[in-house]
Amino acid sequence: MIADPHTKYQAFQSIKLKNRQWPNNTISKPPMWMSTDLRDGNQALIDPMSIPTKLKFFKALVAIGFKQIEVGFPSASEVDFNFVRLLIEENHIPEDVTIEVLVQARFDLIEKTVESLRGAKQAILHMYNPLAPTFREIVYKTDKAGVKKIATQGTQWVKELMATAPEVNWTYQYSPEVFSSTELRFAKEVCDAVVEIWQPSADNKIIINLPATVEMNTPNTYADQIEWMHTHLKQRQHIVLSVHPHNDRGTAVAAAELALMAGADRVEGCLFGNGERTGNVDLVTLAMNLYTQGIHPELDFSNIDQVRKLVEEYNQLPVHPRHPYAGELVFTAFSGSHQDAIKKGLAVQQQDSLWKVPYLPIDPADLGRSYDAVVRVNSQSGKGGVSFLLDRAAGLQLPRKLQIEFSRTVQNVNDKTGKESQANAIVELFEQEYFNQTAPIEFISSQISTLADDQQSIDIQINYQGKKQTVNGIGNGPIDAAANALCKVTNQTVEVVDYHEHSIGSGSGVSAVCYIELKVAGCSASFGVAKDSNIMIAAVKALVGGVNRKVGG
Ligand SMILES: CC(=O)SCCNC(=O)CCNC(=O)[C@H](O)C(C)(C)COP(=O)(O)OP(=O)(O)OC[C@H]1O[C@@H](n2cnc3c(N)ncnc32)[C@H](O)[C@@H]1OP(=O)(O)O
Ligand SMILES: CC(C)C(=O)C(=O)O
Repeated sequence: MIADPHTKYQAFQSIKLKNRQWPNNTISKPPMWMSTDLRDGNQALIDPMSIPTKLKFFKALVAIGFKQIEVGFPSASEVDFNFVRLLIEENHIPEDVTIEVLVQARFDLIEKTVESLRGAKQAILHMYNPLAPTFREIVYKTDKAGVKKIATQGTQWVKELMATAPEVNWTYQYSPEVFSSTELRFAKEVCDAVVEIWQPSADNKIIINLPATVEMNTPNTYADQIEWMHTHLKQRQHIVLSVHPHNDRGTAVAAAELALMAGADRVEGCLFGNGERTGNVDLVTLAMNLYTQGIHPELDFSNIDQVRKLVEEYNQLPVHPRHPYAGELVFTAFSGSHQDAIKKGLAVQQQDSLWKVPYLPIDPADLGRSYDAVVRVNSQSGKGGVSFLLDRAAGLQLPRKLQIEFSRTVQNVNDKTGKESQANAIVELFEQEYFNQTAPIEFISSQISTLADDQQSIDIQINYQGKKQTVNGIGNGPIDAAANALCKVTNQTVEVVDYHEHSIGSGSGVSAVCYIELKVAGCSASFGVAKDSNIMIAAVKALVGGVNRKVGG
């Protein structure tokens, strides 16, 4: 990097917009969507797609709900030409879907493009030419009049050549390429001239597409450019105003959203933001951003993982794990405070009511994602995450103090390994720590009876110090009685501090889980946990397990 970047790079001039309206506007409906995955996306791939791949991608786009799909550049390659022919001749285009193709403003290329579309029911022919100063000076070595002439002459050719295929219901789209760095008044002058030649009507609107071919400035500037065109273009009522943001500065989504607030009707982009350089605007993010504002985008991403996998296969490019809405990790919390809030949020979230789960801007289920990945546990995690996973993986609903106690055990493991603990490993650790506590006292069976004074008497059969024996205890209730019996075995005081239970499973497989917090010999309290089909036996086993954890090796 150089010390004085201003000697090499010039800041973009802001737009002097009088009476700027867009900051006060909100987006209240979805735009017309146009997927250019098969054209702009395809032209940016290491290996462009084959015809079979293009066909599969086309069908996936139709299934998502796209009504306008740019399918290629038929004058550029045989693959694209043949693909357009295949779509038409094999009847792959649904009645309500319009295919679009791109062409430069060159007679022979337009001729070939019209040729490719013969027999289509409807089609959008999209012609572009660059207008920006650098292109005039460096690429075309001409002036404003020169590039304007390319646009108007090209439009004239399009009109004449389209007339040779009257069976097609034609729409014309014109893009002043590199609009983002073209002088606004000049962009308007050329677009007005194109519109004048085309003569659109209310029934046959022209699409004027204003691309940020290279994203040059902050999204508010693009919005200013769009609002200026929206309010100054002639015959605006006969124009579908379209935007085509690229993502060079990483703000294409914001640019598209502000452009819609500024008057655009239509957005061109690609799934997951594929496209030239840093990509086209990501239509998935745009659509789901609308959805989270309560507006259905009219695109269906209810199985986002499947869409992601298909697009990764077709493009041969991975989608980043943190990609909005679709990335593998975007609904996953590792950190303790996030897990705690998510767990509490999910616990109180009612079906069919407003979504209020902290840290999750959208219900993963709406995208076909499960809650299983929402919480993952590593050394950054806390009790909320650990208990969330134990509940989801094993149905164990730990009382708060046990959550704190057990999360320390998990934390110790994670600190040592430096790795994530999977849910099944956490369940195993829990079982080892609480369910497998059979030494030094091994529980065999127990019987309870009620004495004349309403006291409870319990006989517990155990294996202790290599001998089977029965110990008896009496108390106010069965747990108190069992604690007293265990005092006799260990010669230590066993005091029950707290007791929780819940059922687990259903039908004939139902069992009870008991969590008993106890103090042995006045030491600090800790837990015993056990599971059994008989709730009393579960309680006695929990007590025995808890004592073993204190007096065992
Ligand atoms: C921003 C975008 O994404 S625009 C779309 C870009 N996509 C593509 O280019 C993919 C498909 N393109 C191609 O395969 C080729 O460019 C083709 C087949 C269309 C044309 O190939 P070629 O005839 O070899 O021309 P090439 O691509 O080098 O284009 C450069 C020539 O076309 C002219 N040209 C470029 N764009 C345009 C345009 N939109 N309108 C008119 N002329 C144009 C240039 O001025 C240059 O002319 P010159 O040779 O007289 O100097
Ligand atoms: C052809 C145009 C719309 C384009 O792809 C661009 O400018 O990025």
